[in-house]
Amino acid sequence: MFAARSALRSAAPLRQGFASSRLFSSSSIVNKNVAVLGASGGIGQPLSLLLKNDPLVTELRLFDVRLAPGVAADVSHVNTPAITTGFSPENDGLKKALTGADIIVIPAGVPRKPGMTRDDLFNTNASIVRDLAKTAAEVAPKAHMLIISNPVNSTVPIVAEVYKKAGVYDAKRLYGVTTLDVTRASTFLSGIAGLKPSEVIVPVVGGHSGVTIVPLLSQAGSASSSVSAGEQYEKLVHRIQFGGDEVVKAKDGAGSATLSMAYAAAVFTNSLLRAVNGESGVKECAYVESPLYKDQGATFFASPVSLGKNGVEDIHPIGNITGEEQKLLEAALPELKKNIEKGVSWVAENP
Ligand SMILES: NC(=O)c1ccc[n+]([C@@H]2O[C@H](COP(=O)([O-])OP(=O)(O)OC[C@H]3O[C@@H](n4cnc5c(N)ncnc54)[C@H](O)[C@@H]3O)[C@@H](O)[C@H]2O)c1
Ligand SMILES: O=C(O)C[C@H](O)C(=O)O
Repeated sequence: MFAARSALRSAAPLRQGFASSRLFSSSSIVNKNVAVLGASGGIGQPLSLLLKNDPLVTELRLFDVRLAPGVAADVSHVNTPAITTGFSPENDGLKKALTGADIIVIPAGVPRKPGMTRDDLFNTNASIVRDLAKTAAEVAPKAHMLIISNPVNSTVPIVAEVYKKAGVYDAKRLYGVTTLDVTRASTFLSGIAGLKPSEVIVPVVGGHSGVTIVPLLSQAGSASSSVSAGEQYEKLVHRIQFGGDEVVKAKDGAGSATLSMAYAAAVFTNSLLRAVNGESGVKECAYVESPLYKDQGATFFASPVSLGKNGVEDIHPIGNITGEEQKLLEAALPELKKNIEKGVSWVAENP
């Protein structure tokens, strides 16, 4: 078991600083407290297990409206250092779970069923995320907030508005987790290119739903030449953009991606922990408040960002892109703008 764990940790990324393909890497360990809200769900349970296995997590707080103490009791028997505790809503459980948190990961909310878009989840998940964010703003305003709950394009702006209203907003510490798009792009393209997935890193920019997901296949190093245009290129782009639908369909009414999402969130959390602990050169794609396409109304935008001790240190421009990618970007921006405005205006009407 120990050999397997250290092998996982030592898998090196192909391109310097871009870490989306490795679990787990540790630098010097500083105490870090991670809270998972929605910990008993399809994502929450495997994510909690993966975080318990991350050597950089020293304390793990698991909160859910149901079953969290049971999940925590189970996970706590894994013989890794993270002290694991479960919290229910009773007796101020949410506040207790969040007090002292350095990182808060939120997969709370309902998943899609076949035929639904992520936006169809808005009515249920907007208020779940708003309420969790209100308590986080009160008791753990400096924690890094990682939002998984869909529709991410709208839930992240909702959290930003809640934090602004509470007077504690720090754009550098709020992230929509889009790592699953990067993970899928790597898996699908490496399969076509005949390369190891760990050798194929594809930046995915824009947002996290359908046409707002823009894979920059031209920036995937040597794998790029495997699919540059034509039918195969279009099919691959479509598969990356609608990978979530593929899982929703295959699960046939029982939910959406959970295991791959838990993996992706654990990778992103580990990258952030390493950066917060002082490691330099940590880079991930994430959906953050961004100047890149602000003039077109996309005040939030996913792109490669450098992470540091205080969160987002640098938001990188998307660089040179092809004509096809430019068209994808042009299709993404108006939809993204609409999704962001929906979140912002909803929270103004439903504070
Ligand atoms: N960002 C991404 O790439 C990505 C990928 C997959 C899924 N998702 C989204 O993640 C969310 C969760 O998916 P899932 O499959 O784990 O769903 P799930 O229904 O299996 O689990 C959700 C959990 O949230 C809990 N919950 C509900 N309200 C809560 C509240 N107020 N406080 C705390 N916990 C609460 C539920 O009790 C449940 O345990 C969905 O919105 C889904 O669309 C996002
Ligand atoms: O597709 C979904 O609804 C879940 C998630 O956003 C995904 O990309 O798998």
